Amino acid sequence: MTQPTLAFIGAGNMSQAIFGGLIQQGYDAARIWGSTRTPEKLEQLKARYGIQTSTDNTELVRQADVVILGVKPQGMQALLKELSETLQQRRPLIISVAAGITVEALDRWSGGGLPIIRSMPNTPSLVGTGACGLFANAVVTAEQREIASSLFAAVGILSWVDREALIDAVIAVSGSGPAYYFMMMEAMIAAGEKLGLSRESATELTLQTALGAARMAQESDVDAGELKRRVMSPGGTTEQAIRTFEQGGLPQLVESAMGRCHARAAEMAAELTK
Ligand SMILES: NC(=O)C1=CN([C@@H]2O[C@H](COP(=O)(O)OP(=O)(O)OC[C@H]3O[C@@H](n4cnc5c(N)ncnc54)[C@H](OP(=O)(O)O)[C@@H]3O)[C@@H](O)[C@H]2O)C=CC1
Ligand SMILES: O=C(O)[C@@H]1CCC=N1
Repeated sequence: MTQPTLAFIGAGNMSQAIFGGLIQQGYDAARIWGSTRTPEKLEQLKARYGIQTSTDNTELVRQADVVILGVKPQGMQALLKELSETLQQRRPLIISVAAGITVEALDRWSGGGLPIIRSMPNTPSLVGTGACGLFANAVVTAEQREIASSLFAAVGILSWVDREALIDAVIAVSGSGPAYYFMMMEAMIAAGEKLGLSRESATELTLQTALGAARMAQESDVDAGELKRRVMSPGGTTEQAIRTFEQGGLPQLVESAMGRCHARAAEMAAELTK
């Protein structure tokens, strides 16, 4: 199958993570278009990835089989107002990555009746280990689902949800999730330094441990709780650390942090999709 031509409108962090990951996996950069409003950013993208670029969003839509909407949620309505006429003429598959922007709003702002997929990817897509949730409207064909699946499968794992509300749960787990782990890494590196390790050594040990724990949990036939228990020798060192996390309320804190993340997605929908 020939690779579809992709237009990333709003080629920022999330878009770059997806097309950077696709190019790493062998996707033809000549079939990838990116836009921003800032010409200098496009020069950098062209030099770094070899993609086609333009500040003219309608030009991108005219080239594209698949249009990926990668702007901030607050900019989506104005963008679709600018593009609705061209989108209605060309009728490409539309994939939004925006948090808090419903399929109903995307449909309304783009003039109605177009195939729209709401996705929630994450930035590790850049290194082929993304995790993405997807929800399609009724206009999307089985073939278009396949196209979206193969794009996101090239940069990680994906999961279709059958209720749009579950995309907000995906945001709380994996869309925003990389930031939680990065924060844990920051804290462990800083604590390792305080215990006498060099920054370089604390960083190397922390990152390898994160990678090792994730890979082991993925490959293991027991759950994360059991793997945790297997590190904890009775009366040993890990037990002291885990007890300290529990006394500090870490599980409850994670639940309320993810609850706030989830609630914010709904608040954004109420604020931005009236
Ligand atoms: N970052 C993440 O981890 C994740 C983000 N998302 C979603 O991805 C979207 C983008 O976030 P992120 O990549 O972090 O943000 P960025 O600010 O990095 O990227 C947005 C890009 O859009 C460009 N842009 C803004 N308006 C327009 C326009 N009208 N036409 C063309 N380009 C435009 C901006 O450049 P310029 O200002 O030069 O135009 C910028 O490069 C959001 O909706 C977010 O919810 C989803 C999952 C994870
Ligand atoms: O913070 C945000 O709103 C976006 C959505 C998921 C990750 N980043």
